[in-house]
Amino acid sequence: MSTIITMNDPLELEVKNFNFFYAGKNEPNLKSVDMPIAKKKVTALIGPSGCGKTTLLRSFNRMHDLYPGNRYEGEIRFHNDNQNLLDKEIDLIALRMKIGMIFQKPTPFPMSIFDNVAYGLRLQGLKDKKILAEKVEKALRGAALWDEVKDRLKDGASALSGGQQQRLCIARAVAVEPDVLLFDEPTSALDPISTLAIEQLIIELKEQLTVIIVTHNLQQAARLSDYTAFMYLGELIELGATKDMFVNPQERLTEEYITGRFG
Ligand SMILES: Nc1ncnc2c1ncn2[C@@H]1O[C@H](COP(=O)(O)OP(=O)(O)OP(=O)(O)O)[C@@H](O)[C@H]1O
Repeated sequence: MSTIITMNDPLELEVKNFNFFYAGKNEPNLKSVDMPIAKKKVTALIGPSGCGKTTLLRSFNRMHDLYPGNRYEGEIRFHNDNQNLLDKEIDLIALRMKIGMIFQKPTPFPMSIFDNVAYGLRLQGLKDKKILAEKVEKALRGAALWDEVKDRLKDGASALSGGQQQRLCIARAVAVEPDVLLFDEPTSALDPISTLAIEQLIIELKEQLTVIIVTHNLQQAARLSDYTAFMYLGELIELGATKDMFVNPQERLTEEYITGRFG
């Protein structure tokens, strides 16, 4: 049994009766997950290590397809075009541009700052140099990095600090104007100042897109998110408005987790 809030917000995504099996497993790693994701809001996924947060996050842009034998059951409705994004026919490259991902450790490509951000735009077929430069600038501004890099766009991305590299990865994802960004513990490798910069950025990003974030840091979930989903042993236990859930959780397991009785 799980407790799921009835949402008044329009939905971006809707997970329905979803199971996920890693290759070779007969038992699902995610079990009967039903989960609405509100549009242009931040949803945090929390829960103890191994409960399936990253597995769920990676289902939204079909990252599991990179490894043979992984299997999905059920539906994930993408309301933007009302498709089940688990359909076999889905174009995965196009999907990953609409639903981008930021990893725990920054993953800049071994190329210049400019080329990192231009990468997806070029993949989309954009050739006009002027428009490309404008879009790269807009994305770098959107990721609060422009002022720091505008005089060295041709330098290699690896020369940036960890926090700057993470913002570069956000700029790269934002450049192709996604509907959703998935963040997998995006600040766990960063110092407190870089962490604050990324958190501020996530709050600004929800003006234009939907964010789903996995975090171990409950204060971060409370600071950033509109909705919080608590998972345990591959199941969604509770999904509620963050401000209510941290004060008044409905499920005993949620309460035990957020009060630190297990973790
Ligand atoms: N590639 C894989 N193959 C098989 N099982 C996996 C694989 N990756 C994860 N698992 C299993 O799936 C379950 C969920 O793992 P997942 O990484 O999604 O949890 P998590 O909540 O993100 O954990 P953490 O907070 O430690 O990152 C765990 O039991 C894990 O052992």
